[in-house]
Amino acid sequence: MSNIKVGVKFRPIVENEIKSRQWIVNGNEIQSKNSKHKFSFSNVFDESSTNHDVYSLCAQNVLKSLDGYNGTILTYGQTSSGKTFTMMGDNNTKGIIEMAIDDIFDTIDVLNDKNFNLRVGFIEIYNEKIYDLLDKSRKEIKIFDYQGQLETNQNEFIVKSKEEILKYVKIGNRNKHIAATMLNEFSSRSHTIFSISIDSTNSIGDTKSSKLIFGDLAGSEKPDITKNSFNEGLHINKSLLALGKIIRELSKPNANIKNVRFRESLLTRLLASSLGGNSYTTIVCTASPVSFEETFNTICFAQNAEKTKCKPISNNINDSAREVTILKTQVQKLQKELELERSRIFDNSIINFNSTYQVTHTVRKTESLKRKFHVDPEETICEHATKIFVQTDTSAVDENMELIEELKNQVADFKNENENLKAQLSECNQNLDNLIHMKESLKHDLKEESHKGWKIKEKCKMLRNKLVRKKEKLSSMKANLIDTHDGLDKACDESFKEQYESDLMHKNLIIFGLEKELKKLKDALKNTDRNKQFVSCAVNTEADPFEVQKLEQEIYNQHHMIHDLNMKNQELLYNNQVLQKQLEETILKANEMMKERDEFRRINNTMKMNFQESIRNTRNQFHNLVEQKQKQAIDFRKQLTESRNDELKNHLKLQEHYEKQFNILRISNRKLNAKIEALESELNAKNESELQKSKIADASIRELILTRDQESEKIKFIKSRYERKLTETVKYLEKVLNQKDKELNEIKKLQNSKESNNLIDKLVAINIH
Ligand SMILES: Nc1ncnc2c1ncn2[C@@H]1O[C@H](COP(=O)(O)OP(=O)(O)OP(=O)(O)O)[C@@H](O)[C@H]1O
Repeated sequence: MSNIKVGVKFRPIVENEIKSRQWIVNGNEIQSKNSKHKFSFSNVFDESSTNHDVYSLCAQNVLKSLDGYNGTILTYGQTSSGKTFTMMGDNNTKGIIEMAIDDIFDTIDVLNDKNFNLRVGFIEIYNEKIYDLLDKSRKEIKIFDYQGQLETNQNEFIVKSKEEILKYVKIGNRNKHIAATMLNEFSSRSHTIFSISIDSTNSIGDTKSSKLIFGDLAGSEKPDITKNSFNEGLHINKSLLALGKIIRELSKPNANIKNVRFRESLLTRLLASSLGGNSYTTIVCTASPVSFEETFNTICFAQNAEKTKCKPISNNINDSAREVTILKTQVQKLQKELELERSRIFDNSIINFNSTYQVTHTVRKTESLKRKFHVDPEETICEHATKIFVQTDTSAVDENMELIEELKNQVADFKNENENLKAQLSECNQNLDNLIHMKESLKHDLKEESHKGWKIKEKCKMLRNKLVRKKEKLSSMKANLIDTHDGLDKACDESFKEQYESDLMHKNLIIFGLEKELKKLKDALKNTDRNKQFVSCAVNTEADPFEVQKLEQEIYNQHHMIHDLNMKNQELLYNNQVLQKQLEETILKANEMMKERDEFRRINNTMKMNFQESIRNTRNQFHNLVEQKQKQAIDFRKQLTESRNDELKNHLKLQEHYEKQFNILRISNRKLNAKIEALESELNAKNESELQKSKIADASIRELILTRDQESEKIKFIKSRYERKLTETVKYLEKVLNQKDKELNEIKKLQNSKESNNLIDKLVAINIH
């Protein structure tokens, strides 16, 4: 476990800000102007400190990354406090990134027994969307979980040099979203993350991979400061708030990483492993000495960050790629060994050849010496010595020549064998490269397919959401329809009932009135019958005529009344019939209305059924679509697994084949080594004997040279003696000649005489003789 390293860095104060200073730095202590607030940190950098100070004290430790650890360096602070300056530097000052790159390449130079593979990427989080800063099209990129790891489809470029990395940093910076704010004209309004992925492989094929992240976060001030881009400010603030929240959570003594909600913002999602996971992390909190509140917030953030713990673990790659790398390095090693052996054999033969050459050269030299002193009277001694030497050396040369021939043949054999092995090895290498390439492309395909799968998933999700929305809409429509229907039913029922009931009541009232009157009439009729009886009774009882007249009048009245009543009754009956008819009509109308209502209900029901049918159809269609997609996904997965299995099988087969070949190679190499060793020992023995011989030859040469020198001295001496004798003789002869000339002159004088002539002849004859 290691704590996040935190450095608090204050930007330099400008002249017109001196009076508004709010914070004072004293060693590793920061205090407010009124001394009310005091904070201390392990690393505080005052206004005079440089980027190099920050890097060496706070950030350099992150470069453990080269050994398979992840590393993160973040700059956090308000706008204009110097985050970008610290991370990127400017034209005259190096930033953390450049210093880290220098260190990375220095380390690579030192660890020259390892192979390094570097890739760089540069992304920007702007308004909760990720953009690739190294992509010309500036497309939005996605993040997704791939085998439990967070992956993005961002571009990563392989780099070989410092300059190349800096070129990509420059390109990314140029593409950044920059908006003018009140605080800093070119203030960056987005979070940018520059990453360097490093894979290192040692001589035995162990591969360690690590990732370095350099995050330059956007200004941490409150959003209302940048009124012009409130939405932007909200997004920035949201991610920084989430970051602050996570840091607060993680700084608690019993913090449980599982409970921390990294998914709250894209920034925290991307930094999850840097903040609570497998990474060495440094946060440089930049602050302004003149801003009280923002600096106070930055310091609080720094305090929490300092308490946060990470657990860096070295990343080893131990999949088949590693095996391939191991095999590849083994091949390289074998190749190197063979190369070495070959050069050793070659060197030995050259040494041998050189010693032979020396002997031959000495012979030649001696012969030339011999030729030089050929006319010398003393040559015999020299000739003799040379002869001995030449005899010994000619046999050595012959022997050497044989040896050279033998060695030459052996070297040629080795060369052929080496060429074959080399060809086999290069074939193996090529196959391995192909395998790696295949694996890479497979990995790439897999990544793409999983991305596609993710896209399909997203589409399914979208479709499902759409369906849910449609369903909701339908159910609300259904509810509305039922409500309307019920309302209509109710309204229809109520109005009809009311009308019907009022009609019925009215008609009932009329019928009741008519019935009442009918009863009255019937009673009256009954009374009339009783009167009739009474009259007949009275007639029978011989009644008073006046009374009879009265009665008759009354009867007449009664009859009249009955007639009226009958008339009325008929009228009422007629009315009743009319009403009955009206009632029937109303009932008919009501029936018709009921029929209409039923028809309406029926239509409504059919509509409802149709609607339900269409929903069912849509649902079925959707289900079919989902099933189809699922089937496709299953098929696709099956195909993928099959192809993966096939690839794996092929891979295993190839691996087996290569292993076999490797074994054969290893055995032949071992044999070769044994052969080489035997030859080496033979050669060494031969070399030693050659050396002895050459030593002897050297000694005899030296002796010969000595003798030669002595002889040449002697010769010189003899030569000078002879020369001296010769001059003396010449002088003597000259003298004699002079004398003879004188005698000749005298003789010439005597030429005329015969005697003298005879004398001359005699003298000449003597002289010739
Ligand atoms: N230590 C320093 N020495 C010299 N100049 C500095 C220093 N710190 C910051 N500056 C200057 O202050 C200005 C603002 O700095 P910078 O752009 O790095 O701020 P920032 O915090 O990244 O702002 P933003 O959040 O808006 O991107 C720049 O002109 C930079 O050169």
